[in-house]
Order: sequence, then C-alpha cells, then structure tokens
Amino acid sequence: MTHRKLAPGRLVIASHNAGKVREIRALLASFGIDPVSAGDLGLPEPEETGTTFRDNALVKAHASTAASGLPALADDSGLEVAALGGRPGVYTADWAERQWFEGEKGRDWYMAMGKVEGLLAEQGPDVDRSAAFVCTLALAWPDGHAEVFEGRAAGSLTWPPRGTLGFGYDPVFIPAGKSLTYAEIDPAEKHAISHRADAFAKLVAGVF
Ligand SMILES: O=P(O)(O)OP(=O)(O)OP(=O)(O)OC[C@H]1O[C@@H](n2cnc3c(O)ncnc32)[C@H](O)[C@@H]1O
Ligand SMILES: [Mg+2]
Repeated sequence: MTHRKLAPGRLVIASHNAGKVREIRALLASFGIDPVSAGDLGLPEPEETGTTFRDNALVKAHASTAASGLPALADDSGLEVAALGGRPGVYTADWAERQWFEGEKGRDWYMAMGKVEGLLAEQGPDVDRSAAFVCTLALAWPDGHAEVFEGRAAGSLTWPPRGTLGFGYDPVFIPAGKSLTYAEIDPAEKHAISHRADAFAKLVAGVF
C-alpha cells in the first residue's frame, strides 16, 4: 500500500487531551513538523459517534482539518480488558465521568479505574488481569485524504493505582515484561514501548 507523504510544516494535533498532546508533541519532535493543538486553535471537540477507534480517529482528524485548513493528526485510544470482553475499549474516556475540579471540568480517572477494578473483582481473586492499550492515529489532509495507523501495547492491570506521571489509566497499567506502571516510568521510557509509540512508528514509516 502506498501512503501519501506529509510535507514539513504546520500540523494540528486534533486532541483536547493535554496528556496525549504532550506525548504526540514529543513523538513529532524530530520530524520538521510545527505542531499546534486543536485546543490552542480553539477548535471545537467533535462528538465521537463511531463504534471503532478507527472511525473516531477519522471523525476527529477530519473535523480539525476542516476547521483549520491544515493537515490534522488525531489519536483515538483506549484500554481493552480481556476479562471484560475488551471493555471499556472505545468507551474508555466515557467511563470517566466529567466532573468539576478546581473550577475546571475534567474527567475523574480514579473513578474510572475503580469501575474497571470493581468489575474485575466481581469475577473473583483469580481473574485474568491482562489488558492492552490500543492507539489509532488518523492523519487527514484538507482535501479529504486520510491515512490510519494502529498500535497496541500488552500488559496487565494492578490495584491500587501507582505513580503520578502520565495521564488517564496509566497508574493501573503495567506493560508486559515490566514491574512498574506507566505512571511510574520516565515519559521517555513510555514513548519507547507504548501503544502510541507503536502506532507512531507505523505512521513514520508510512508518511514521513
Ligand atoms: O478525544 P481526544 O480529544 O483526543 O481526548 P480523549 O481523552 O477524549 O481521548 P479518547 O477519546 O481517545 O479516549 C481515550 C481514553 O483512553 C485513555 N488513554 C489513552 N491513551 C492512554 C495512555 O497512554 N495512558 C493512559 N490512558 C490512556 C485516556 O483516558 C483517554 O481519555
Ligand atoms: Mg475523546
């Protein structure tokens, strides 16, 4: 399959999640790209109406490129828990209800991690705790062309949450072969092994 190449220049990171934007900026650092986030440009957050990571990544990428006239890179990601039949999956963000924190509306990740843990606990102490993070990147151009790349990282869930680095469900996810959670390891180390890094490597091979 041939991919369209991305010319150096401005690119919108089509995400309103500060943790993701930080990671994508770091991953883009060496490619002659000048990233600006959808939040920086005041672009609206589209409704994620898709039922797959791919569909939602495309919704977000097309929305930002249409609103800005620039190429846009979106990330739709989530946690698939084996014993929960792959849930929360595309609904990972929705499991963290929006609540007010210090005057700002944010998502309650502790509650969401607790919900996953509660469902696992219902299956007893010997429940399979394996899980995978999925990241689907969609890059869209203003003429409507788009490219999609998917990454995965296998691991297992721990409880209680550990670590203060990263974002979202990082404090409960231990990547395969490691003993620390994503929230306990250096961001550079997460970038070497994460689902986002896996998807990004495929994007780099395809469009850079
Ligand atoms: O849609 P945008 O604006 O990009 O931001 P979002 O937070 O709503 O993002 P998603 O719709 O893709 O939801 C995915 C959720 O999965 C979680 N997630 C994805 N990647 C993660 C990572 O590397 N570490 C921890 N949690 C992650 C995180 O909680 C996200 O909110
Ligand atoms: Mg979202």
